[in-house]
Amino acid sequence: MSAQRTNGVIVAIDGPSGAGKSSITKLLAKRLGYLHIDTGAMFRAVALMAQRGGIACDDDARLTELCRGIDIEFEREGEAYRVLVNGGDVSREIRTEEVGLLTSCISARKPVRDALLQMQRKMGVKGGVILEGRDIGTVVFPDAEVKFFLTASAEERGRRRYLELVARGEKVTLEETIEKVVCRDRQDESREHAPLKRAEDAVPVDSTAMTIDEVLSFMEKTVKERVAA
Ligand SMILES: Nc1ncnc2c1ncn2[C@@H]1O[C@H](COP(=O)(O)OP(=O)(O)OP(=O)(O)O)[C@@H](O)[C@H]1O
Ligand SMILES: Nc1ccn([C@@H]2O[C@H](COP(=O)(O)O)[C@@H](O)[C@H]2O)c(=O)n1
Repeated sequence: MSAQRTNGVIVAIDGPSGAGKSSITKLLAKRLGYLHIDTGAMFRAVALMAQRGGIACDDDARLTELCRGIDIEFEREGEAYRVLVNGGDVSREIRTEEVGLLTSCISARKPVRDALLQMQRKMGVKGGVILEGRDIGTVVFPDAEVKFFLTASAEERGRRRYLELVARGEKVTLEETIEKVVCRDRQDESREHAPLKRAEDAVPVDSTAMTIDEVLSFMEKTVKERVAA
């Protein structure tokens, strides 16, 4: 472990939409006493601010300016986990399907990736963190001590997202939800900058037929074994 890691190791959890990254990361961070960094929420926050500012998702000049002045923070109070942008709570607004779709476009822009890369590295460099996203183990922290690539079948991820949206009162069908999951996968995997892919040294975890607890126990055991080694 490098001398910079004064707070513990860095754990990276990458994977496609609906794989369970946020759910698992939140629980694993609690068990390990680590900080949970939801990098997807950071991209969503930029997308929301671009939407509010009338900035087109391919306007790199204005996106560069937006990212230069943006302050993204995570606030934890017990079970509550808030995302703040320039001091304002945007936890709910960043989770809409509309912002999710805009985020897939925004996150493909190099100025946005470069800006958030610096922020994410600053947040995690001392260790004692679990970062979830698409490129943590490949770009943000290629030297992370523990990397997982969490996935599940598109049908299962769509089903999970469908249940989540219906529980929130959204009128969606399972078929269209699966389609949207596959569409976001394709956008994240095919983009030029920091595409979604498994790092060669990432432990693959297919949660299609696993419960959250089974995934969590496997990951906790793996991290503890790596730290003890
Ligand atoms: N192994 C699992 N079995 C059943 N349901 C699961 C499992 N893992 C996660 N879920 C459920 O699937 C839904 C999506 O999970 P989550 O939001 O953690 O995925 P994600 O990978 O962070 O997605 P995104 O990248 O789109 O934010 C949640 O309702 C969560 O409770
Ligand atoms: N490290 C990351 C994390 C996310 N993205 C993009 O943001 C979108 C939303 O992420 P969620 O995890 O909140 O669903 C995602 O679809 C990616 O386009 C990214 O590029 N890099």
